[in-house]
Amino acid sequence: MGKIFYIIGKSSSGKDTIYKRVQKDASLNLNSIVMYTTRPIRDGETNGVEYFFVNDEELDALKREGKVIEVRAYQTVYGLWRYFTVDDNQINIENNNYLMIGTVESFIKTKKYYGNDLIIPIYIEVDDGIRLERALRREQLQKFPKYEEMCRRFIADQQDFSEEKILKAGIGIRFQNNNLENCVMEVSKYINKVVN
Ligand SMILES: Nc1ncnc2c1ncn2[C@@H]1O[C@H](COP(=O)(O)OP(=O)(O)OP(=O)(O)O)[C@@H](O)[C@H]1O
Ligand SMILES: Nc1nc2c(ncn2[C@@H]2O[C@H](COP(=O)(O)O)[C@@H](O)[C@H]2O)c(=O)[nH]1
Repeated sequence: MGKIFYIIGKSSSGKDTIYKRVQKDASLNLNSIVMYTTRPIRDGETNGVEYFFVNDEELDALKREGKVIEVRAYQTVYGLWRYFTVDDNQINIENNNYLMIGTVESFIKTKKYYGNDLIIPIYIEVDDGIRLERALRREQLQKFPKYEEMCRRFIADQQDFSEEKILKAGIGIRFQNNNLENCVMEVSKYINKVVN
């Protein structure tokens, strides 16, 4: 039976960056699971890579088909954005290991769906000051920077990733993303240890 390694962390903690690096490591042989969102696609993103970018009607249709594993809704500066996981035959857990990204909330719900033993959390942590600097730098590179939304996310994260919630979710080990190379190495080493 395979495992699903679930990367969790606050906004701009480096989840996407680490995900892409770990996923590229052929020795780990991890399959990716693409999640869904109704938020608009950003510069540099590709449909089907970071997310499947869909609209509310498509989400409703998937819900009616009973395929939605978990859905999160956030009242953003630009309106209601939804993020969700779909049971869309991307997973063959009998034979493969997978890599996913999400929040504490989505981790808990996905763990409930697939079972405790299958889902392994990979919690990424960065000092808040450094994280905010990285978030700002990332936003400045966008054609239309969304500073207000960046601030909303930063504030919302303080509650959504509270120590109480992290503990309740059963997240133990944490990986510090101060230095990207070291963090990727530590995460890869951990995945290797769990799998072998
Ligand atoms: N160790 C690091 N040192 C410096 N910059 C980093 C490091 N890790 C990631 N970054 C940069 O920080 C920014 C945020 O990283 P990334 O987009 O991977 O975060 P994220 O957790 O996926 O964020 P979000 O949940 O908001 O999408 C990016 O510009 C990325 O290049
Ligand atoms: N805990 C919270 N998570 C949020 C919020 N708004 C968005 N998100 C989550 O962030 C990731 C990545 O989003 P992206 O738009 O940068 O790709 C995604 O998993 C969302 O669930 C929030 O207010 N609180």
